[in-house]
Amino acid sequence: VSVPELGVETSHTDELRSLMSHINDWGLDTFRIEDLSCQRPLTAITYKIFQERFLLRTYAIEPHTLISYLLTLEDHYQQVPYHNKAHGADVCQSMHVLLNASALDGVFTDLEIMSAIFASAVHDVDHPGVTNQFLINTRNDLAIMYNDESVLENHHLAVAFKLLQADERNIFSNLTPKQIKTLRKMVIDMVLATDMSKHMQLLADLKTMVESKKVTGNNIIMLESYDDRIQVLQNMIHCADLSNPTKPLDIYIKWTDRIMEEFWRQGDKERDLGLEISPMCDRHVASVEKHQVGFIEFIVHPLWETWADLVYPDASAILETLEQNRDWYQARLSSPSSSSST
Ligand SMILES: COc1ccc(-c2ccn(C[C@@H](O)CN3CCOCC3)n2)cc1OC1CCCC1
Ligand SMILES: [Zn+2]
Repeated sequence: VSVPELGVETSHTDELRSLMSHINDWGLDTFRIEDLSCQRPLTAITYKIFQERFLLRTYAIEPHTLISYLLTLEDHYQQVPYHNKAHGADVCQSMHVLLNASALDGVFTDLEIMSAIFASAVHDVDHPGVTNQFLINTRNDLAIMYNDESVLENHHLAVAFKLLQADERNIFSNLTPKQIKTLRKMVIDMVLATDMSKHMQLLADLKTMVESKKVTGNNIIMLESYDDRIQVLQNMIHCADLSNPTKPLDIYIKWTDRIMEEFWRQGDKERDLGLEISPMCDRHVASVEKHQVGFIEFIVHPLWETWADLVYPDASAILETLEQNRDWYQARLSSPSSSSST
C-alpha cells in the first residue's frame, strides 16, 4: 500500500513540502500547515517528525499503519475553537524542537523520544472544549468515569491507546513487550503531567533539578534515574503545551483568540445552566490583555525561565520572545482597550 510523500493528500504539495522543511524551527506556522495539508496538520506534522527522526526504520513501523493511526487520531480531535487537532499538531512540533536542545544531545533514547512525540500528538484527543472543573460541576460521565481526578487527561490517554488496538493502526506492533510497557508508562506519565493542577509541583521539582544540575564536560545534562528522566520529559510537554506566548506575536494572538472563544463558549453554557460563570469565561466581561499578562507573569514565564536555566543557553531566544510578547500585551493594557485580534 503506497502513501503520499507528505503523508496527506494535498494539491499544495510543493508549498507544503517547503513549509515542512522548517519542521525543526521554533515558530513554525501551524495554521498555514492546517490549510496546506487540507485540514490534516496533525498527520502531516507527526508523520514528518517520525521520518525526520528515522523512527519508522528504528521500530519497523509501516508507513500506511502510521498514516492510518494518525488520520484516525486526528479525526478524534473535536472541532472546538482551541483544543483541536491544530493544537495537538502545534504541541507535537514544539516538543520536537525542545528535544533538539543541545544541552539534551544524546540524553534521551529513541524510545523516550518516540514516547514524547506520541504523547504530544495524542495529549488532547477528544477534548470537549470545557475544563475538568466544568465536567465535575456538571457531573459529566467523564468525571464519573475518572472520579474527578485528571478527568480530561485520563480520557485523552484512554482514547489514544484504544485507537491502537486495531491491527491496521497498531504502530507499535513490532516493539518488544518490554518496549511497549516502557513506552506506555512514559506516555501516561507525560500526558497526566499536562494537568494544570500538577503545575506548581512540576515547577518546584524542576527548580530543584536546576539547582543541583549535573552536566558532562560539554554541558550535556546528566539524568541517571527514571524519575529524573521522566521529570524532564514531563516539563517539556508542559512547556510545549504552554508555549503559545513564546511564539511569534501574530501566531500567539491567533491562539489567544481561539482559547478565549473556547472559554467564552464554556461561560455561555454555564450561564444557560444557571451555574456561576468560571473566571475569564464571561464574554460580556472580557479583559483579554489583562488575563494574558497574568497568565505569562504567574504561569508561563516562571516555567519557561526555569526551563531556559536547565538548558541554558538553548531556550534564551524563546524566553526573549516571551518577554517581548508580555510587554506588547502589557502596553495594550495601559492604552484604551481594543480587541486582541486587531
Ligand atoms: C493563549 O492563551 C492561552 C493558551 C493556553 C492556555 C491553557 C490553560 C491551560 N492549558 C493547558 C491545559 O489545556 C491542559 N490540558 C487540559 C486537558 O487535558 C490535557 C492537558 N492551556 C490558556 C491561555 O490563556 C488563558 C486565557 C487567559 C489567560 C489564560
Ligand atoms: Zn494541550
